[in-house]
Amino acid sequence: MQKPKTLKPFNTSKIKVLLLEDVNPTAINTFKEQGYQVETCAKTFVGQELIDKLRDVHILGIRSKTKITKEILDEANNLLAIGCFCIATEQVDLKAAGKKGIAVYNSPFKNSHSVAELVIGEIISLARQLGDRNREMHNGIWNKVSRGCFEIRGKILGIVGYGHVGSQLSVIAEALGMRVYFYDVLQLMPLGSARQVETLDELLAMSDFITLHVPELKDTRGMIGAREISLMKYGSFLINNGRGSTVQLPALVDGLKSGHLAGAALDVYPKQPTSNGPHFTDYPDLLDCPNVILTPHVAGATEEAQANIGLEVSTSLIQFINDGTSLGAVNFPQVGLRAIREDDASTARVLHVHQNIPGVLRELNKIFANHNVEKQYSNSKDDIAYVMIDVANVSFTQLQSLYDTINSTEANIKTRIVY
Ligand SMILES: NC(=O)C1=CN([C@@H]2O[C@H](COP(=O)(O)OP(=O)(O)OC[C@H]3O[C@@H](n4cnc5c(N)ncnc54)[C@H](O)[C@@H]3O)[C@@H](O)[C@H]2O)C=CC1
Ligand SMILES: O=C(O)C(=O)COP(=O)(O)O
Repeated sequence: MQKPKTLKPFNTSKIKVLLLEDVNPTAINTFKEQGYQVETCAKTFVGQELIDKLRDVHILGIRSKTKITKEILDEANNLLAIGCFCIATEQVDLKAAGKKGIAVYNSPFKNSHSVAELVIGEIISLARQLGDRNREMHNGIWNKVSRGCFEIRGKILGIVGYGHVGSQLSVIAEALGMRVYFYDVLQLMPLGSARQVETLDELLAMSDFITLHVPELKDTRGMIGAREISLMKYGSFLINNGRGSTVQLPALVDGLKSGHLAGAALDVYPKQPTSNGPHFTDYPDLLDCPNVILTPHVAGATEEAQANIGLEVSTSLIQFINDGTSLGAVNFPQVGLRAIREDDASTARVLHVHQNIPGVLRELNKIFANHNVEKQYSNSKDDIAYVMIDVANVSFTQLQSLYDTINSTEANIKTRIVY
């Protein structure tokens, strides 16, 4: 069988990768194996510092903290692709990236199990007041109590958002003897004996534990406030490992201090520090609430999850850079062509992102009229379209002319050639 040809970029120098937020070494190694130049940094950057860092970068890797706005993208003229080495992509202006021909990738579920396991740990810890007992012991206080401490067996777990994390959690919680109910805007198949309820209010009123697994959206911002907390059962618990904006923290503090809620576990906050260190200072009111477990956005932070995410996202990015394949990109028309074979030595692949307006393919076909187009695939998404064209028996000089002509078309956003 013919092997696929290893393609090299025609008009791009050595690919430069910048990985922020401690992206896993699996990604670093995968990029280095391709000969890419990799720079890494454990923290994130904002504003001008980020713009300066991105000047000659082709691939940017981030996690959930780095905000990529239109203003940042407008300055990042060499950027070809962004990898979110996490589930979330709301930290990136996806539309603005698409309009600049920058493909954005993520890892939709490689950390879901880690989050679900942490929630189980939190449910048991809250039910047994482990956070408080642990803190007391560290302060030399022996406080053996059973009042207000419970088994989780037979208790009701209410899951808000039954996606990858919520559904995984559902299965593990049932295995521990919990009764699982969930609320989701979509009608979804309940796993095991779980049941879907019609409204959030219904779920809040019936559950011993409420756990939030919804993304950051207009509808989920501030979703849990004073009204919702008052609907929760007296003595119940709230857990949030989704996004910090979902819970109105002053209302939560009131609920905890009044004793209406018996405890809470939070992994995410409306404002989060951009690097490790003594920076968690925005929420002093939370610190003296009883039975509250606070963690620094680590629900998906396990060796397993990070290694798998590192491999998955770097592989998608490499496919996009080397072959042009955009399958799996969250903001881009999905395009993939079968590989150019090793014996097609003089075949090149033109990768053209353009505005989604009438007449572009007609113009392209004119440009390619005297060439042997082997295969071609075009797709569009909202304002942008992406076409991949394999052209046979093409010389280096002809490639230069094709590149210049396509680049000067009116609808051109970004054109690359690999050969
Ligand atoms: N703390 C951490 O380290 C981590 C946090 N996350 C967060 O958890 C969120 C959930 O992750 P996944 O389960 O993978 O997402 P997902 O997209 O698979 O599931 C989200 C579910 O929420 C539902 N939903 C959306 N809006 C809703 C609303 N207003 N009310 C009820 N349900 C609604 C959706 O229909 C979907 O079923 C992510 O978006 C991310 O923000 C994810 C991984 C790690
Ligand atoms: O995957 C997600 O959406 C998360 O929230 C995890 O983000 P992180 O990679 O820990 O910055």
